[in-house]
Amino acid sequence: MLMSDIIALLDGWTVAIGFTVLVLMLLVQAWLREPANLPPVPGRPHLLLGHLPYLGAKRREQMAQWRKTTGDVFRLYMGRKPLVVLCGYSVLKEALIKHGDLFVDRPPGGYATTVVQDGTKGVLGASGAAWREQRAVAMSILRKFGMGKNSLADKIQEEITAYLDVLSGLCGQPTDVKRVTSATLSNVICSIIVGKRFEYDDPYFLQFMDTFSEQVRLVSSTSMINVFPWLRYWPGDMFGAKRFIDCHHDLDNIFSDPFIAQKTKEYEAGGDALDNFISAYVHEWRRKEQGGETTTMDGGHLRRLLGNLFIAGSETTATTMLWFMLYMLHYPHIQEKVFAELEEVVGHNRRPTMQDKSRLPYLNAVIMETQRRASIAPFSLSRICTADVTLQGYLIPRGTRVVSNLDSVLLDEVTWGDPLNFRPERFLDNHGGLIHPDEFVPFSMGRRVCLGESLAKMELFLFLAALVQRFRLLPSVPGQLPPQKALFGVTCPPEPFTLRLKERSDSAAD
Ligand code: HEM
Repeated sequence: MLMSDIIALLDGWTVAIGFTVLVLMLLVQAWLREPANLPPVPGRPHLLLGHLPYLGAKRREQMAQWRKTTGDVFRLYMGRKPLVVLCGYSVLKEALIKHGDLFVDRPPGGYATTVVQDGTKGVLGASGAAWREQRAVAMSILRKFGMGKNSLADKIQEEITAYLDVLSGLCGQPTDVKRVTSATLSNVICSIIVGKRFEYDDPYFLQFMDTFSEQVRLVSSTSMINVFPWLRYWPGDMFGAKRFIDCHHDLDNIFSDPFIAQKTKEYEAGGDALDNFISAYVHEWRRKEQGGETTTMDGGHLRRLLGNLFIAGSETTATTMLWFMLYMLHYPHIQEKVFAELEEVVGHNRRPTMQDKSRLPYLNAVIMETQRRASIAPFSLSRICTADVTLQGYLIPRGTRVVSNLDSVLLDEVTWGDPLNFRPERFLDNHGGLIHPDEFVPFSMGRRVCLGESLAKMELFLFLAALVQRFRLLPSVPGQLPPQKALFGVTCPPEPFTLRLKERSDSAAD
């Protein structure tokens, strides 16, 4: 049958409807068509799951591979949701510094921020004007407490004394020190927030630590719900979504709310020394209110800020310390060189202080190399692009979720030459002086760079100097080294391992 015969069989209405449908289809297709210069998509995304099936245990290696095959800017799909990955120092600098204002907000609607009370308040998950003010207030309080100066260093030293006592009590027996290391770093945050530390065996502190560790663990398992929000209604609690909310409420109920109430009362009664974060925040809030200033400061922001300081400020530093210990087991000659420098500069009759820092370049280089090689926050925290931006010739449309691939900078072959080797000398010049390459970015970059960077650097220096000064770090079984393998989570700690900490003053053979 000829085409003209078929058309002759159709009545006028059928032809008109068919024609309209065709035009509509063409219009929808044109509307859905992507602009030509979007970043390339590596691999073949699954129709429903996108790139998720590729992002299993080896996601860091997979990202490095995609960078090699696709370039420094590429697009992935988490389910059906697009995500742009930025790699390499110059791209990150262009986005986070040159176009810093456009990449400063966090993506809205994440599970952890939407299901809990005041989830988008505080700093970590906040955006816009509220984020700006809360971050400025938090920074100024921490600075007043002496980030980089003595008062905060004194609190850390008090905590180090307790930590070293616990380690000494292990009597050189093989032990996994993860729990006590996390507890000690959480205690530093407690000292900042409420002005006092807790004993490690205090049942209240133990309950707090258990709930907090569980919540940190659940942050990763609930990440699937960010991709498929309907999973939160799945029967049972396969993704830990319900337990996550319970932990969150427990932490507010046992820690944040009672301490906020107590410290506010003490402040209002005029008897508070403003030596803790809560009172300092309330003081600033009242000052702004009484001065008639418009402010976002309120109890909800304060509550979330406390949670943010714990979640961002304890596991990160504890994880870095664990990597340092693991590297010291693997590279005993580096450990002995750190000790020799400490012996020469500090001796063994007093604890290293912040005043010694600039005179211990090798120790500083080893800490930097630990942070670089371990790259504990490989994909940082996501941002959202708030206007159309062109990066490296690619359009990043407004509203796109963006990942800063810090691994791609810290482990870049072009920058470091041998990025997988642990070689602290890369941070020293020919005269043994410390150098600070721009590409050393474990705390991220730009306006949203880690708020606790100075505190973390101080903690790492004081804790690790004291550790090596007092103990020799040895493998549990001589000659058997734990693997240098990372787990994947909010931060990437090493796989659990044990070690022996032998007092250097003990001259008995190892
Ligand atoms: C070795 C230790 C640490 C590392 C490697 C680290 C790393 C990071 C990274 C990569 C970010 C994401 C920045 C971005 O969005 O691009 C961040 C944010 C943040 N960090 Fe840290 N951090 C450490 C310690 C701390 C400490 C001790 C504190 C406590 C005061 C802290 C508080 C924060 C906060 C509140 C944010 C969110 C900042 C914002 O959204 O404006 N961090 N950190």
